Amino acid sequence: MTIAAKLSLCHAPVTRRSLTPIKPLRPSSFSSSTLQWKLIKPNLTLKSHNFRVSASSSMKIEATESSSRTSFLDRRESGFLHFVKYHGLGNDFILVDNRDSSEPKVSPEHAVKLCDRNFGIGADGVIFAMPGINGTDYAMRIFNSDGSEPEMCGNGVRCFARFIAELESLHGNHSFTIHTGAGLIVPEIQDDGKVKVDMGEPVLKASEVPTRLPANKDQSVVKSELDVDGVPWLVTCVSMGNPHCVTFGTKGGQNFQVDALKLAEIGPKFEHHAMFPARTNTEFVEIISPSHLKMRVWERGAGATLACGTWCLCRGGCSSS
Ligand SMILES: N[C@@H](CCC[C@H](N)C(=O)O)C(=O)O
Repeated sequence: MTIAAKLSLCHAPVTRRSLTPIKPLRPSSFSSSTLQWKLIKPNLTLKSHNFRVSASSSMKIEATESSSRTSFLDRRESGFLHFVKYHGLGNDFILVDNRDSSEPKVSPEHAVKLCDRNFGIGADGVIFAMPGINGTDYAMRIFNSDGSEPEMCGNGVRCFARFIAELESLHGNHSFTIHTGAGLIVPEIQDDGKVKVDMGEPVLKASEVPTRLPANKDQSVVKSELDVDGVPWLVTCVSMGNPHCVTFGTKGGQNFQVDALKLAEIGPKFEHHAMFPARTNTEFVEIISPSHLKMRVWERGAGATLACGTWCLCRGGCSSS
């Protein structure tokens, strides 16, 4: 789903972090579709210390026709930063057209405020479509809702690809190159509008995830014990450019049910565990059947979210190990 609106804010200088060199990635993919919506008649202004959000007080929302989708993005009132809201499976993002600058138009501190679900727009993160680096067509940067900057975001990159198609009026099958903190990503927009992304192979080497848990299989951490408040969880550590800790439950535990989990309590204990020097995303997984898993995620820097794209690839890493 896409919601378009506008906001004005004082542009604070943002310190750019250097991105890692582009690494070629090998193929693996996932895809999904998005719906298009447009927020109309902005007439409510929320003021805070240093930014302002305009939105519709009546929240009249109408579906846009694919033929007239560019109208909102064409309106460029000065002093306002335009954004569009997209989601991938409920993992939602504020997308900002940053193609004219290599500095994000929103600082990490502002991103925190914009992502606030009560006092801001509400999102899991803010994504910037930026000029390409090292010969790529575009660069993607993202701030989590806590203002931290992840290397990569699977659902985010799919939203990014649809956003670029919207901005550049691309129709039909298209592919382009995106520089991310996790290397080169090449999404393919298919004829039906779905986005297919080559996200590379999961990395299991402990030092590269990174995790301080001792490797127990081919330099990897596979079904190892992680002590969380005295409870031994069995975890497998994987990187998809960003760190993930996947668990199917505790040692000796039976019938792990993710719905019974107090996610907001246990999630931060994994995220900030001393064994994860770069913090971690954690996926709690219940096996429903050999072909059906149920997963709840606690994302680094964003907390409980409805979905996680990079996890989909971790799943492959965990099952193959
Ligand atoms: N939701 C994402 C992951 C976003 C980044 C994550 N919060 C992190 O800090 O690594 C996805 O779809 O992959």
